[in-house]
Amino acid sequence: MTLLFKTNNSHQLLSSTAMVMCSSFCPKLPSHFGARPFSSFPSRQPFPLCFKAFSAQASSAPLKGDGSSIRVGFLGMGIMGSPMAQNLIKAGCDVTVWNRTKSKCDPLISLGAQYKPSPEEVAAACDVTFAMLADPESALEVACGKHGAASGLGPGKGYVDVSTVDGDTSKLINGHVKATEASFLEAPVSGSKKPAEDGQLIFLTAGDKSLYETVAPYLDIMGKSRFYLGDVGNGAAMKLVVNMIMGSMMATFSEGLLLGEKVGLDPNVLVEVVSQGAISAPMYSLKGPSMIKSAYPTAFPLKHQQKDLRLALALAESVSQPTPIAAAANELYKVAKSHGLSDSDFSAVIEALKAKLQS
Ligand SMILES: NC(=O)C1=CN([C@@H]2O[C@H](COP(=O)(O)OP(=O)(O)OC[C@H]3O[C@@H](n4cnc5c(N)ncnc54)[C@H](OP(=O)(O)O)[C@@H]3O)[C@@H](O)[C@H]2O)C=CC1
Ligand SMILES: O=CCCC(=O)O
Repeated sequence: MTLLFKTNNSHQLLSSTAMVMCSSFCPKLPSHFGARPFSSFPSRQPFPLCFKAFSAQASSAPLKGDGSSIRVGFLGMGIMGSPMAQNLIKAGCDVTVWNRTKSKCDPLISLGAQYKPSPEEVAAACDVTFAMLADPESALEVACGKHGAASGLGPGKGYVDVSTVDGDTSKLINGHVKATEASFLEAPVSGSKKPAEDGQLIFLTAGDKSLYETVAPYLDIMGKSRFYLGDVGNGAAMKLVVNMIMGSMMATFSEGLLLGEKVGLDPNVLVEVVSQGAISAPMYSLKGPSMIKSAYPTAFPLKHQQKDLRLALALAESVSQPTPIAAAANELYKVAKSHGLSDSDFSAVIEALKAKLQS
């Protein structure tokens, strides 16, 4: 059997012998991937980056028990949704897309996606529908509003919300989805634009376990690992805690860069020193050099980082957990937003410190 292999967005053919060899050291590879009905894929534990395998015969897309294609919907073609949907299409999945601004669907349609003019019609046409929306308001509107996805859902279908929202919003969407007798999974992602392009996201899922198992092959196309965290709300909480840490890290990194510069240190050397020590983080090495040049090409919009801090602070408030560092960081992102930096990368938060110093 010939198999299609994917490493960092490139698809390569591999013989069955090589497949067997690889699967012996890589638990991500089920032994007869292309030959199994979609519903029978096993639940697998999160596993670090390794090869991904897709059946060439089925263009790598999982099939239903009756051998027909699973129809996958994708709502929201922003920075994240677009490359995620693109990876599904490239893996041979039968994908139908929708976005509020229709023109953002055009590149996906060129790649072979179908288009429907509303979330309702996408959900009605598909077996499982993913949604990657900006914030709680848009996630709720697209799922539960007029002509929202819930209107097109029904028994046997699934809705997977991969947006970053708070637990209450996720539970509200869960309720609307369940009222249609469809299944629901929240699955926010860790990882930004490049990991989305490379299929290297980390999924933080919670909700219907059977839907988790059903969509696992798709999560594995778009990501490098997946966590199942139990009840709806736990995925959202995990994501908000992680992004609260990240937002605070970026804020304090910004302070360090500016303080270093003020006392005459070379910021490039500072970034190098940080990268070699215990506080090394990919984020610093990735963003530091462009921050030094006051360049903030958007991967993770600053407005979304501030939204996540706001939601994380509300989560902390709900359990009376003090989070003074995150609260201070949040103020900095709000200052950055007031300086017109909402759509810049979140690393532009450093500008808020410059603006503060100047005023
Ligand atoms: N960028 C990143 O690095 C990461 C982002 N996230 C999270 O993923 C989600 C999406 O992020 P990202 O792709 O960067 O964001 P973008 O701002 O690039 O995209 C947002 C998407 O939401 C849609 N949208 C916004 N408001 C509405 C509305 N009222 N009704 C319908 N659709 C709406 C936009 O449609 P339109 O095109 O019409 O504006 C667009 O498709 C966010 O929750 C973010 O926090 C998670 C991990 C990483
Ligand atoms: O929500 C955005 C997360 C960005 C990242 O994990 O790099």
